[in-house]
Amino acid sequence: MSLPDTYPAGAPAPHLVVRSHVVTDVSPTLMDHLPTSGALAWVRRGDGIVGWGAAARLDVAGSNRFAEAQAWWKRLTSAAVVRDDLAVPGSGLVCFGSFGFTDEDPSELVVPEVIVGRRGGTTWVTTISPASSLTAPPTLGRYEPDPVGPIAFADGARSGTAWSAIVADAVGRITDGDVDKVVLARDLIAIADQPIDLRRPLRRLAAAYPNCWTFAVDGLIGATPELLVRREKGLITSRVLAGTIRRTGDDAHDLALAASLARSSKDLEEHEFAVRSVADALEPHCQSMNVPETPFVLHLPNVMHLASDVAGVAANGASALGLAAALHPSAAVCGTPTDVARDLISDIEGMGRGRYAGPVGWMDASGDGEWGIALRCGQADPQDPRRMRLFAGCGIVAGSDPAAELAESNAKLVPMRDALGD
Ligand SMILES: C=C(O[C@@H]1C=C(C(=O)O)C=C[C@H]1O)C(=O)O
Repeated sequence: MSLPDTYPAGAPAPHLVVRSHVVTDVSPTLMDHLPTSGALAWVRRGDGIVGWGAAARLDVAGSNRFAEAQAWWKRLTSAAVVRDDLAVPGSGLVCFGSFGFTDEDPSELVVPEVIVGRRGGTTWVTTISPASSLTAPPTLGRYEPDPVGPIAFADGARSGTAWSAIVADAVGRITDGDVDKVVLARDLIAIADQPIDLRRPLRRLAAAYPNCWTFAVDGLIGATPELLVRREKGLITSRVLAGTIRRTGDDAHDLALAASLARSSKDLEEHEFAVRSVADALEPHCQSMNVPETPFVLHLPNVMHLASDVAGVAANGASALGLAAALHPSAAVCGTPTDVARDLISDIEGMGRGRYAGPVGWMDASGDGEWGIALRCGQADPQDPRRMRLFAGCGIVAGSDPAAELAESNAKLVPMRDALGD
C-alpha cells in the first residue's frame, strides 16, 4: 500500500486519510506488534507509539533540512483528512523522524501506514493511507523476534587506544584555549552470523531501560536517556545530560559515586556548558523558563549522569521540530563554543556520525512532539543486515583523562552490546 512516490520536498502533497480508534490489546508490550521489517518506535515505560510501512516519506540533507522537513510536513498535514477518536499525544496523523548530526548526513521523516499507540492503559490503532486506496484497520499480530545468535564485536573507525590519543589531543587543545568543551565519539561494529532482527534488541532495550526513550527509525535503534525537546500543549521541556560516572553493580558503592559525581567540578563544569546551550536556544521561544540551578543524578543500569530538566511556556508557534532545530547540536553532543567544537569533531574524530547524536523522535500535525538525542544506539548496515555500527561519545573538558573517557565510552556501549548479546 506504500505510495510509489515518496513525496519529495517540492512535489504536491498526497491526500492522506487518517483514522485513530481505541482497540482492546492484551499484549505485554507495544513492541510485540512490530512485523519483521521497517520497525518504527518511540516507547518509554511501556507507553508510546510503534509503527510500520510508509504512507509518505521525505529524505533530506543540507543546512536547510529542518526547515524543508517542516514545510513538507505542513503541506502533508494540511492536505490530510483525520478522524481521531482519542486526541491524545501520539494519536492522529504522526510522523517519525531522524536527523543527521551534520548538514551532510542524511535525515528523514516517515509517515507509517499503521501506528499502534499506548498511553495510560489505553491502546489505539491509527491507519494512514492515500484517499485513493483506503487501508482497513489491521488485526494486531503478536510476533516473536528471531534470536540474534552469536555476535562478535570489532573496532570501528578507530581502536580504543587510537581514540584515547584523539581525546588526549583534544584535552591539549582545550588547555591551549582553542575550545572549552568538545564531545568525541567512537564506533564499534557488531557482526552476527545471520541478519539481525532489530525487534529483539528493541524489546530488550525497552525492558532494561524503562526510563529511557527506546527508538527505531529506519534501522537506527537505541534507548536514549536524553530528551532534546518535548512540546505538549504549550509546555516545552528538555532533559539535559552531561557528566557521567560508571556504575559498579554494588548499590552502596554506586551511591557514594553518585555523591562524588554531584560534587565533581569537572563534571559540573561539563554539565553547565550543556544546560547553558539548551537554555540559550530555548529562551527566544519561551515566555517563562525554569532552569534548575543544580543538577540531579540520573541513575541508569550502566551509568549515572548529571541531569537537569529545563521547562518553559511556549511564547510562539515554534513546533517541536523547530525547537529541535534551534537546539541541535547542543553542547551535550557537540561542545562549546558550538562552531569551534563542530569543526574540531570533523577534524579529529575520524568517522562519520550519520544520524548518531542527531534528533530522533516524532511529531503530530499540531507541531507537538518529542525529539530525543540519538544516543546509546546502533545503525543497521543497509548493505549487510548482519552488521550494526554502535556509537558512544564523551564530553571532553580540561580535566578529562583519556583512559577514564575510554572506560566511560565502553560503559555507554553496554546497552546496545547487551541488547544484541544472548
Ligand atoms: C555523547 C553521549 O552522551 C552524552 C555525553 C555525556 C557525558 O559526556 O557525560 C552524557 C550524556 C550525553 O549527553 C553518548 O552517549 O554517546
